[in-house]
Amino acid sequence: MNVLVINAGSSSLKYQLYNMVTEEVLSKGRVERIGMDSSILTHEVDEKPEVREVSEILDHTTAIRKVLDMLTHREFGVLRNIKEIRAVGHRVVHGGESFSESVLVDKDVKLEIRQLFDLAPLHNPAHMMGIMAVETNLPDVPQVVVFDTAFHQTMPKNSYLYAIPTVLYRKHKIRRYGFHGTSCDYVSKRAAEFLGRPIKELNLIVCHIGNGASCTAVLGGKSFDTSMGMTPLEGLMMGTRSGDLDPAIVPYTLNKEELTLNEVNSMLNKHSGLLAVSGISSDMREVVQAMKEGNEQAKLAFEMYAYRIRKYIGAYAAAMNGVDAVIFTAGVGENSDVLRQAVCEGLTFFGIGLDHERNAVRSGEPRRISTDDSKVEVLVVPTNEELLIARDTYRLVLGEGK
Ligand SMILES: Nc1ncnc2c1ncn2[C@@H]1O[C@H](COP(=O)(O)OP(=O)(O)O)[C@@H](O)[C@H]1O
Ligand SMILES: CC(=O)OP(=O)(O)O
Ligand SMILES: [Mg+2]
Repeated sequence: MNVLVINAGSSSLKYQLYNMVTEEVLSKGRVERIGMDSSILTHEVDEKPEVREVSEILDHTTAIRKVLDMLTHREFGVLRNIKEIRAVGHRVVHGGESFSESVLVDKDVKLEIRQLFDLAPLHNPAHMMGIMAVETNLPDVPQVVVFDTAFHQTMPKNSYLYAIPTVLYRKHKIRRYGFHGTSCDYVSKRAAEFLGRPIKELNLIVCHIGNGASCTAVLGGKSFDTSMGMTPLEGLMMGTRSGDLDPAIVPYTLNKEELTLNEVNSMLNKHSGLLAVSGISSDMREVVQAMKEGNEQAKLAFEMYAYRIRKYIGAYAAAMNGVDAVIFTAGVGENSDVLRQAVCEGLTFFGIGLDHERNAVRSGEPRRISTDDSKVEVLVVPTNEELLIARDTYRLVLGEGK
């Protein structure tokens, strides 16, 4: 039983094909620059050289078809027939208040996702294109959607409401939703396994630090508070997103710079964060490199980025009245020892002790990076959103699996 997992972005589409009996990844890859000239398809099969194909891929339907062609390719493929794909699971960023768990796609579900386009304009329309493209190419295959927001539906009201007139919540559902929930769910459970303790007893803080970045307080396995808000813009400083700011900056900038609302929105989502402060890149690797070469702006960007993570860890430790483990995950969290060190250095008053040798180890496995006598465990737990999506898809389609 094979499950195809799709994470569709506006101009990209990532995929992983799972054998759900063994939970083995048979193949994975991505299509980039959809709708632009020279789109790139990168396809990987274990222990074989990566395949890179440049062609014109104008839309998501074509992208999915190319992926299916590649998966059944005589030389590079892993399937004899497309019929060997029994189900498709999609990552969907925004599920609003309608979805607190994964669901099979039907007419109503699609309508609901469409109604949330406004709340995740960068993500949800792209996911819908992915769903429609699968429908076109694999019309008889059941599809499941797994929402970033679902895990956070357990947050209490005092975490998710904004202090604005409640009519706005009633009329327009303006509230904190939170994102990266699938990742938080996965790494929290992995962390509990690693620590050999029941998740119900643990207060965890998950720092999902990737392109988008968020901190989540996980109390007894459930989301208690999270830094991203109604949209994935709030909270931590990110690659290109500002994170928290005084909302008064929006009308003020609008006036002073004679910008339109759309331009300010685009500035905060696409031209802020690490990119804006460093003036170099949204990629942490390049910012760290420049900092090491003595670039002052890169150093400032790095320090701001780490400082804000530290502030959220402090806030969530207080929110939960204590913390057992701080967990780093996603692209930056898993790979950047200097960032983890910068975050943890200022948390010694908590009784956090970072073991520098452990912190420097690179590995794809969950690991402890705190000292043996640290009062709070600090862990690196590689995330695997795709595996959770594959498992939910398998469970919903066949009523089996974990
Ligand atoms: N060795 C590394 N050091 C620092 N940052 C890294 C390293 N490897 C990857 N990253 C960062 O991880 C980010 C991507 O994270 P990822 O979780 O894959 O994001 P997304 O899923 O949102 O695309 C990149 O922007 C890059 O800055
Ligand atoms: C919700 C979100 O920010 O997702 P990503 O990190 O994939 O951009
Ligand atoms: Mg991600």
